[in-house]
Amino acid sequence: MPDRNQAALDFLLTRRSRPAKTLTTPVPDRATLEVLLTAAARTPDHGKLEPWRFIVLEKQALTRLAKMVPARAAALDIPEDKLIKAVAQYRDADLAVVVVDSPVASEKVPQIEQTYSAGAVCLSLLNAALAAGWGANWLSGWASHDPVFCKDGLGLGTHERVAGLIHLGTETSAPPERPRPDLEQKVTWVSQ
Ligand SMILES: Cc1cc2nc3c(=O)[nH]c(=O)nc-3n(C[C@H](O)[C@H](O)[C@H](O)COP(=O)(O)O)c2cc1C
Repeated sequence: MPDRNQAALDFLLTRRSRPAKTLTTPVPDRATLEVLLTAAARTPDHGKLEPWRFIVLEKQALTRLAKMVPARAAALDIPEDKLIKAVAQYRDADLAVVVVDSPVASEKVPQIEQTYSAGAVCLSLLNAALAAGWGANWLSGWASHDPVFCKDGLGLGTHERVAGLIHLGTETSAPPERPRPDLEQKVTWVSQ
């Protein structure tokens, strides 16, 4: 049995995202971020297909993407409030990592399992950042699901999708705890 790691367990029992809009500079530098990405890439992956990849969005790239949002909102008939929110998500961010769900042809591993692995990478990156003392938040938003935005803005292939944008930075305030699931509603114990 592995040794008990009480600090890790305490972290997992208390971890809490920091809303992206409350994050500021400084952000992790490349060497610091590489440690977090290394932790994130250490994720269960059936068949060792590595069916995901990272795109690191630095400030200028985020500004460029913010400028792309209004035209896509117009093309998709996105309501004004959602347009404003999406522009702000990119314009006000200093660093974000796109985790790309990038499935690999496999006779053995169903695509859904590869997508689950990409989701697990998102949580691992989020948790690594929080554990390292950074503020971090897993976001999506309508633009991240728009194939045109993904292709023209992020360079995704037609078979790829955004699993999540992990926003990273320095927290300005810690959010209050949010209600957590009632385990009695979520767990079925099967004894025989
Ligand atoms: C796939 C995915 C996409 C999400 N997208 C958004 C989003 O676009 N906007 C938002 O406010 N929260 C979004 N969330 C929720 C937050 O990341 C997070 O669940 C919430 O802030 C509480 O996180 P915590 O349990 O780490 O404290 C998303 C969560 C997931 C798993």
